[in-house]
Amino acid sequence: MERNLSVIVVAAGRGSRMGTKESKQFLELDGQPLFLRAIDTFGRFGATAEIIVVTGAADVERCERYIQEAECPLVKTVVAGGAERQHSVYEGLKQVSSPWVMVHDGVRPFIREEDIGACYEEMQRSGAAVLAVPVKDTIKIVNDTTIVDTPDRSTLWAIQTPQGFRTEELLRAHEQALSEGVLGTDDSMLAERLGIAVSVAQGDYTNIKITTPEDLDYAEFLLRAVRREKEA
Ligand SMILES: Nc1ccn([C@@H]2O[C@H](COP(=O)(O)OP(=O)(O)OP(=O)(O)O)[C@@H](O)[C@H]2O)c(=O)n1
Ligand SMILES: C[C@](O)(CO)[C@H](O)COP(=O)(O)O
Repeated sequence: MERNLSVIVVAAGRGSRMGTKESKQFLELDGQPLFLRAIDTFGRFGATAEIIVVTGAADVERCERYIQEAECPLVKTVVAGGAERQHSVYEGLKQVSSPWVMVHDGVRPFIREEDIGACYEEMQRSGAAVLAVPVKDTIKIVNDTTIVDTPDRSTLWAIQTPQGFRTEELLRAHEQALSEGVLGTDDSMLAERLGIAVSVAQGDYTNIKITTPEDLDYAEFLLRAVRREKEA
């Protein structure tokens, strides 16, 4: 496999919904800050040429220390992020030197190599792809407390990361959004508004984003399940 992929791992958030004093990306999972787990998995993926880590300005040095201790040879640099996720991704994008780029949340520690592979293949086939899973619940559009619509579930997917693009296209999408004052909750949104077709690649429900305190208990449960699978 050609090493033509740069990976941006964003870990510069404050974790306000988690509510812990320590930013959630630095909370320990399996004896390590949880952002390192995704870095390790991307480091094993065959197309990864370099990994760019984005963290808070005050955390750059300790992040570098963690990475050095864990020996992650593909990490090219650790840079300071911005106020919103989108700004952090843009800071990472400035460091990218490969033709393809994937953006991944540092707080999605259960990303599997096979799912990175599925996203990568779909990205190479179609030009841009995000990992996603079909929604299992019925989703309602609610205004205040009143239900106003029930979208057809067969068209609904819960979007995860990684999200992969041609580097030049994602850069263009970010620069355009920045110049127009548009803030997106993911990178795909910025590409979609430029008319770039983005495909979904089906991932796994275990690729959770650690967002609120109960996700930590679920993460411990998933960790035990992963260990059991490895031992079997
Ligand atoms: N300014 C920001 C905000 C978010 N992120 C990263 O984007 C990912 C997804 O964001 P989210 O879960 O929303 O993290 P936080 O912004 O930390 O959480 P919250 O919204 O609860 O404050 C995380 O890996 C987070 O570190 C980032 O790099 N820079
Ligand atoms: C990018 C993302 O993880 C896809 O689900 C999500 O949109 C991030 O959103 P958040 O508001 O930063 O949690």
